[in-house]
Amino acid sequence: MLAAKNIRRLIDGVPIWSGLSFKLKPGDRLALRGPSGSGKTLLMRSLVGLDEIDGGEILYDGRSLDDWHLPDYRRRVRYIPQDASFITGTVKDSISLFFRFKANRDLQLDEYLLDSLTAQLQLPANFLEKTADRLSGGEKQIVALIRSLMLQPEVLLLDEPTSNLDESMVSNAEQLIEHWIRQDSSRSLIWTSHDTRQLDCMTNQNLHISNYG
Ligand SMILES: Nc1ncnc2c1ncn2[C@@H]1O[C@H](COP(=O)(O)OP(=O)(O)OP(=O)(O)O)[C@@H](O)[C@H]1O
Repeated sequence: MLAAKNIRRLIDGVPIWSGLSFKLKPGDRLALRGPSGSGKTLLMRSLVGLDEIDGGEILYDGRSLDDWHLPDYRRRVRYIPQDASFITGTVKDSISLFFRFKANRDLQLDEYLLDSLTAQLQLPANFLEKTADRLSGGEKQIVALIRSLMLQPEVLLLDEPTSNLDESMVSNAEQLIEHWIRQDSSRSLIWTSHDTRQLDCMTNQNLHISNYG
């Protein structure tokens, strides 16, 4: 279980959110809602230790984030940013790279899973051979999603994951995430989007951070 206890973040001395607490239990799908600039991305980044908090505590499986080895933690709790970056080389190189990180050495790149994910997304046959640092915004979002799902995470933190995708790819990506969460009852997610239809369909509880400033 991922939990935030009374967390606070200051920007230029002013709280953007404070007194913020929630628990994400297995199976939960939490919509993170709030207007532009309310600190949704900041919160997601804080939940994986990419941004500091100025008070309170973040816990996963009962252990404070400070006590986790961050690469181990980030394999379990995967943050998918709006604009992921990639190494030079092919899309497959960018995906394979994750399996060479020390924290992921006990995982093997599962070619069957990779084929299954690309098929579910209805990607063209040569997609994995594309040059990763020349991908469009939408293609980057797709690769970021595939790369995270390949690590078989326990929690997904999705930051406007389909904002650059066309309508049919939005639907494919939503179905893929739906499939991922239904496969294992211990999985959970936090999703933020300006697409209220998507949040209504894909989540079952709400966290309004605009209330916490
Ligand atoms: N590391 C940082 N240091 C200082 N200010 C920051 C930092 N990161 C974000 N901010 C500021 O915090 C505010 C919230 O940004 P954030 O990106 O979290 O908003 P958001 O709710 O995700 O917005 P949107 O819906 O437009 O994506 C913004 O005003 C931003 O400029």
